[in-house]
Amino acid sequence: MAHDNGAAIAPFDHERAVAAVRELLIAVGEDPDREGLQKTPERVAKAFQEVFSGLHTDPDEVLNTTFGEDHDELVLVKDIPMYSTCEHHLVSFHGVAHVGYLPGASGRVTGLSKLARVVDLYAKRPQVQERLTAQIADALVRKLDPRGVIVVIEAEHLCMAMRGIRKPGASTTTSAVRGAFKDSATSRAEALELILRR
Ligand SMILES: Nc1nc2c(ncn2[C@@H]2O[C@H](COP(=O)(O)OP(=O)(O)OP(=O)(O)O)[C@@H](O)[C@H]2O)c(=O)[nH]1
Ligand SMILES: [Zn+2]
Repeated sequence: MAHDNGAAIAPFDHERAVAAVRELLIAVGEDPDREGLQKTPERVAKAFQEVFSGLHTDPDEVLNTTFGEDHDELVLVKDIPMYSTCEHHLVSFHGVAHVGYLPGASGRVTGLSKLARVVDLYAKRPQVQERLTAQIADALVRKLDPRGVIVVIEAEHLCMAMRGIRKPGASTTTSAVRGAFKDSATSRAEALELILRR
């Protein structure tokens, strides 16, 4: 597995993460040896391992399950709960992802849960919302050879809510469209109408 820039992704280093969290606690003025914090570096390291587990999962394997259903119309999974981590501040941005595609000429479809798995795996990396949205769309294009893909993510960024500009409730919407959804304004408008309809 490699980063987008080609550099190899190193395995998770638990001991290093524990030591780093302990250092960070000292840096903010805390006493990492007081009772309440003794196990915190261990817990945070484990939480980081989980939250960034998508660095170590191959997206192409997630999408290996396909069925020949001969279905060539829209398949759309809406409101997939999504928790990711802003790579600038390492705090959460979270909301919902909507993932739709038009199967290719072969009519092959993938398991519905696999669409949510792809969202999860890219979300569990240090991210920006735009790249997360595009990576999900591009993984589907790569593996399903679909006529079109549309991904919309609506999220709140805690780095904008709990610190900095402090605008809780502000919501960011990003979309990535590929194939027919990019070429045809009508197809795109129809899909967006279904996605955004409450
Ligand atoms: N485009 C984009 N920006 C993001 C995302 N997550 C966080 N940001 C922004 O990244 C920017 C980082 O700006 P900097 O000026 O380098 O950092 P900062 O001083 O902490 O910025 P403030 O958040 O404005 O206090 C901020 O404007 C964040 O709102 C994201 O997913 N997409
Ligand atoms: Zn941020």
